[in-house]
Amino acid sequence: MRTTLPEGLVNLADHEAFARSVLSAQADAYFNGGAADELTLRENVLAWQRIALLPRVLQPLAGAHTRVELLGRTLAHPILIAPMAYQRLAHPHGEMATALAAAVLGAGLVLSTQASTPLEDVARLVLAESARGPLWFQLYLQADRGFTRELVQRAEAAEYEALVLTVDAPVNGARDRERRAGFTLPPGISAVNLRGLREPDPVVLRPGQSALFDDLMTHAPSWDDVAWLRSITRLPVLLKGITHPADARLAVSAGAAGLIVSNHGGRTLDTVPATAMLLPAVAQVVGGAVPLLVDGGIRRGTDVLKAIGLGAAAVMVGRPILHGLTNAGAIGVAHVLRLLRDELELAMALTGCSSLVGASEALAKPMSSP
Ligand SMILES: Cc1cc2nc3c(=O)[nH]c(=O)nc-3n(C[C@H](O)[C@H](O)[C@H](O)COP(=O)(O)O)c2cc1C
Ligand SMILES: CC(C)CC(=O)C(=O)O
Repeated sequence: MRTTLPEGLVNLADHEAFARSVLSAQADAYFNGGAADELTLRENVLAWQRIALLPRVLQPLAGAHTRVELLGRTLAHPILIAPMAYQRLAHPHGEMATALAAAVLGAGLVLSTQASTPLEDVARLVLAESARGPLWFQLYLQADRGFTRELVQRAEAAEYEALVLTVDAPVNGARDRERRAGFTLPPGISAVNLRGLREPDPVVLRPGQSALFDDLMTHAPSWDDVAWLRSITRLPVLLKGITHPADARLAVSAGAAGLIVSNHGGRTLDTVPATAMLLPAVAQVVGGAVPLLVDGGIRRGTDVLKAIGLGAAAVMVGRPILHGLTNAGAIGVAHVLRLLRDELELAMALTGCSSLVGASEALAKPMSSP
């Protein structure tokens, strides 16, 4: 079990390379793979890289800070950990190590419905840390809505502060890399918070019927379920997986407390544009009515600055957290978070940004001649 930081890791790409050299082929395929030809997976990273920054010099920067406001709280910085299933595949301490690092570093934590650790254990650990960021629970609506309601009640009782309803994955994408590697969960790792869930009996299909459309999709979440979810919980409900501006508008009308612009890290539908490309149009239609978050391909502090500049209130980071976790448990996750925050501060200092409110000023815009 790795608990000390390997030498020589100075950025998130180093963490990724090290993690991929030690992960089993199956876990590597699950964590690092995407859907189909993985175009969206790659574009997510490249699109942030292609956005240029244009510095202002000689700005007053003493006392500058990375603080942001999110759902009525002031956060030390705008970095949250995206919900990711089965973290005990990366490290025996799994979600507990991720949660500890997040809490100590003031990063928000979104726990997956498919976590491999009881949601109550994670909450207890996070809530004990005074410097912690927000603690949210990601919800996959289950076919059994009664079970889903009980899961929501457990999250409320454990003092999660918001629900993040994932809306972009009514079914898994074409995970070619996973299937090639023959990915299955090893014994001892499971979605422990779904224990006791009874899957619906499969429909007996007539010839010509589709297992997807005539069975699985009959339980898929809909806009009515968003209203239902809001009616059974006192927690704010954010929607994760919004990419189309028209859906962003619907989500605001449906009472979403926030939106997460996400293509699921390129793991669901391939060839969806990178989130860096989608964010501006969503920000335009939402017009500040609710906070926007964005995830997908964020690997540098400069990416965080660009995301805020394009209209996000905060960002979520996925795979790099799993890399840190693989490499050194809680210490590795803390290192990834610290690197990202340090890089963000550096990017702000070098673009002349004293607070993230002014992040859009750091983006290079087409220049007209004087
Ligand atoms: C291994 C893995 C498991 C994931 N599990 C979930 C999940 O349970 N629920 C969810 O909403 N998103 C899940 N996601 C998607 C992430 O929340 C996030 O949208 C994505 O990873 C962001 O992209 P990035 O990895 O490039 O940072 C998962 C992603 C990965 C890599
Ligand atoms: C268990 C999976 C549905 C979790 C997930 O969202 C993912 O692997 O991308």
